[in-house]
Amino acid sequence: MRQVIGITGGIASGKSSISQFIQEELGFTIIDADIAAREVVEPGQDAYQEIIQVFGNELLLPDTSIDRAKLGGIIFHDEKKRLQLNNIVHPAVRKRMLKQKETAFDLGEQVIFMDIPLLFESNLTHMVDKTILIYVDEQIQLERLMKRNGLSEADAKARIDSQMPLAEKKELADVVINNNGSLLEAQKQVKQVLVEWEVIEA
Ligand SMILES: CC(C)(COP(=O)(O)OP(=O)(O)OC[C@H]1O[C@@H](n2cnc3c(N)ncnc32)[C@H](O)[C@@H]1O)[C@@H](O)C(=O)NCCC(=O)NCCS
Ligand SMILES: Nc1ncnc2c1ncn2[C@@H]1O[C@H](COP(=O)(O)OP(=O)(O)OP(=O)(O)O)[C@@H](O)[C@H]1O
Repeated sequence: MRQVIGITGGIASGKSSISQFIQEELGFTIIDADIAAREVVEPGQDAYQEIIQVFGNELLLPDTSIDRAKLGGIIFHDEKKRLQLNNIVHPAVRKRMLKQKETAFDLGEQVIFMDIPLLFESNLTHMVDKTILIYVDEQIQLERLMKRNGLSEADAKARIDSQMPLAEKKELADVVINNNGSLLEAQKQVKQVLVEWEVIEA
């Protein structure tokens, strides 16, 4: 039976690292919401025009693409602006992801994965059949985020606070992968779950 498995988590909790493993080592298609969210705001796309109308031309880089660092600096400190951006970008992201899903199923794939950071915040559980949460404790999340993005503690905290706490997401997911330890340990847990769900063989 065809199925879509949702991978979610919090910012810098390890979704992309796990998705990469599922794609490269296990061979499944991953449909990534962050990638879709980049594609739908490229110059020429409808969402691009709408963003400029709301946030102004000063958001653009010399090559006319959107300055993502600048936009992030605005929306992670201003809830109203963040929701405005979400309203512009999210419908286009969902449409694109559904199209990618159809393409994968048309090609004969049986099980595909969607990496959706805001799966629970945006009530997108209807897009998937099962959910896997990539969990880390908040202190580790903060440290990994500061290191990866070169952010100050205050900026990293603002990003984390713009999402539903991982402790709450834990209650909503079908399965929780603990990524406090090494990536290898997290990969082992993922494999075990996929064996239990009969997606892969032991
Ligand atoms: C603000 C933007 C320009 C920052 O870009 P940047 O390249 O620095 O980050 P990137 O897109 O890789 O996102 C990194 C992570 O930030 C978190 N995040 C991104 N947008 C949001 C948001 N609107 N609300 C809460 N968390 C968010 C997610 O965990 C995501 O995985 C960008 O994140 C964006 O356009 N966000 C709005 C679209 C969105 O909600 N994307 C998330 C999945 S659909
Ligand atoms: N188990 C781990 N041990 C050490 N570092 C890790 C581990 N898992 C992930 N990381 C590192 O933490 C950072 C965040 O991981 P990753 O980019 O996979 O998270 P993400 O959930 O996809 O983030 P985002 O929501 O921002 O896209 C990266 O720098 C990654 O290399």
